[in-house]
Amino acid sequence: MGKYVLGVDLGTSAVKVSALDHSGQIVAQESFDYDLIQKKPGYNEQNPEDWVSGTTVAIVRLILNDHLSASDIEGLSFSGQMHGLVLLDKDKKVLRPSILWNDTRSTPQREEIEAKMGDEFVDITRNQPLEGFTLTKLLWVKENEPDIWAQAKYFVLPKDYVRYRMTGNLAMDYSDATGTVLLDVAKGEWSKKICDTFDIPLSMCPPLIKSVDFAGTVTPAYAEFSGLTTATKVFGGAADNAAGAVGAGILHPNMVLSSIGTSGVVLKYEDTPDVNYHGVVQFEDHAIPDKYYSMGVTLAAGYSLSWFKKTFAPAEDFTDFVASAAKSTVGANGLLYTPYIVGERAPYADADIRGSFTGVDGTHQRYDFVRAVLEGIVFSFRDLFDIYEENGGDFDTVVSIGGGAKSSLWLQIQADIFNRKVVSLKNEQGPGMGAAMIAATGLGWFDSLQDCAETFVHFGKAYEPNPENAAKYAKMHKIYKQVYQQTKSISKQLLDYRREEL
Ligand SMILES: Nc1ncnc2c1ncn2[C@@H]1O[C@H](COP(=O)(O)OP(=O)(O)O)[C@@H](O)[C@H]1O
Ligand SMILES: O=C(CO)[C@@H](O)[C@H](O)COP(=O)(O)O
Repeated sequence: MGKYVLGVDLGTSAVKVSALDHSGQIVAQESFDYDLIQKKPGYNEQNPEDWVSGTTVAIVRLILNDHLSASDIEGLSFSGQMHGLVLLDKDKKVLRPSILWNDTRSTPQREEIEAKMGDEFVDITRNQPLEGFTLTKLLWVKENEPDIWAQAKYFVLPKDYVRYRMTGNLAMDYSDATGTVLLDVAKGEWSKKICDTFDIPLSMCPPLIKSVDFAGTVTPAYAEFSGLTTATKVFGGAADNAAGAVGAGILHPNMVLSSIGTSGVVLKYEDTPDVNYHGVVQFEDHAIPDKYYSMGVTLAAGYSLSWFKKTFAPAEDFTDFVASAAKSTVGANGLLYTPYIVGERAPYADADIRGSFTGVDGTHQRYDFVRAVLEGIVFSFRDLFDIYEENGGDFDTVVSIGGGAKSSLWLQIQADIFNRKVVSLKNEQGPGMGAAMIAATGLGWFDSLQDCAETFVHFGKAYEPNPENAAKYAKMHKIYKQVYQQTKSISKQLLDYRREEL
């Protein structure tokens, strides 16, 4: 039997664990779904214990159902949903459910940070202090749950907590640490200035490690729980978008990643930290040491489609449901969807905007609505491409990953709306692949992640833009761009109405 690495992709909708051999072939995959806890508008939480048990069930299934021998699993690493706050007490016990990346309750804390630090904050962290990021969540707990805050001794991010439960060691890798907006990116250390300004003990911030760093071996307790052996080595891992970029081979500035997971991401590899987007798009440390990436995030990308399906076609098969959009036309017979159903992050950093269908006509069929949702998500990505173009971005290839890349119709819609070649991967699991590549590199199977990519990353079908469709979509995108400004005030009034009703 050969030796394997596991890539643990701790997503928002599920954890997916992939086992890969030395040649980068996926030999087995298992996943486990979990839910969001949504107590109020703008609230999104998950229980860290669900991540641990979901990951463990997937590993147990790899061993029992897929007959992977535990002694052949040499190493594992992670791709983790970013920004989620996991608060731990002095014994490293979880104090409250994790407040996730798509939770937008912390607008007052965002405003407080902006008022106290202004541009200096963006200079240190290279990001705005948005509701989605960890610092505003920390301040929300400090101000709203003083009893919990009094017991809080450490904070980590989702995959760091799972890694801690496997190894007993607490740490955070740089690519996820930038997403807390507590990191001084130029110095590569936790920002004392930010911690002091907001009265957060520096001791709450975990030790920093690189993505490919060895983080410990599996503890005897976790070995018993999961069936792994205590010889399996665990490596740091990366933020899901950094891992996705590695797994999709985004290792050159001419390539852009388009990821349709629960969230949507347009991501660009950045060779140096010199480029400054002034926080309009996020700027993060990469999983590759001393490299960076920038990205714009659509909060509800795949989530928009899942919400629409769950609400209007719960019994239907997902693939058939998506495929029904082919019965509609380019531009969904004049129906437009904006995917702001949980607020938005980029290009509009607005927690209070909400989604819309515009142009609803008595002749529209359900398949027009499905098509409008698919297109609206990609129009929001097109907005992000526009930001890159305005900043002189020059790229010719878009690599598409995430659950959305399972649909060839959606991949063609991306090529037509971006008016660029869109390439899929042989396996759409970019983040899981990236996580496995981090383990393989950490183990010394390869000298670097770039070397590993040459063996592990395999592109699938390429989708070329259809000029006629691209022209139609350019017209629709111009109309789409007007919806935000024209619905902003109405959305705010409706959200206030909901908040009063609760
Ligand atoms: N067959 C499919 N065709 C197109 N999109 C799909 C399909 N199955 C799932 N999706 C989309 O993929 C999203 C989940 O993507 P995934 O990358 O697994 O997310 P995450 O990592 O956030 O858990 C879902 O929200 C859904 O909209
Ligand atoms: O908030 C961000 C990135 O800044 C999200 O991309 C999360 O990292 C969650 O990602 P998915 O579950 O959609 O992969």
